[in-house]
Amino acid sequence: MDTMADGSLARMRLAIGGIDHALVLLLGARARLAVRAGRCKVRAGRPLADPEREARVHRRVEAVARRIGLPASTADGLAALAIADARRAQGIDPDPDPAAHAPPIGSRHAMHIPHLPPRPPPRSCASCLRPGAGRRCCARCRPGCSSACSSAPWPRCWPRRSPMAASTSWRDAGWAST
Ligand SMILES: O=C(O)C(=O)C[C@]1(C(=O)O)C=C[C@@H](O)C=C1
Repeated sequence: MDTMADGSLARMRLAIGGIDHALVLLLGARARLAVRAGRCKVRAGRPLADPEREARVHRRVEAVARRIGLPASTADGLAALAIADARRAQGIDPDPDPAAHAPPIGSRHAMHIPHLPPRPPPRSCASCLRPGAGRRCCARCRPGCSSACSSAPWPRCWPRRSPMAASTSWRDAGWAST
């Protein structure tokens, strides 16, 4: 038995495991961005499914794969999975036939995002609550707080609705509250 080779194999497997972990985290981050992109499209009155953009995503990852000597089909397959996830996260059919499934322009469809918890209320921040004022803080009161106001901090701060800060499940899901 070659113990040196065994040691190397173990190290390689550790590194491979790290890459697998990173891939999953990256795919999760991508899906979260896609949810936000979906909300932007709804606000902009655009259809959720964007086949041209999907084609560009495919072309770009294929080009990167070719540059590093990876089969383009591998990158293509990964992009297809990621896009299907994004479409699912946006509440549209993962089937990439856009003509069949694109919701009408202006549809509120994207606001129903099946596998994510609902958007939390803005976070409270004890240190910038005016004593007795019963208000939520905003980004201008304190960096890192929810940005609910755009001009003068106090008058525009949100009225406090509940003593609870952002929902734990949302935080656990790794979402920012803005
Ligand atoms: O770019 C967008 O508009 C997205 O929603 C992201 C994305 C993607 O996963 O790349 C997902 C669905 C669209 O059909 C196009 C692209």
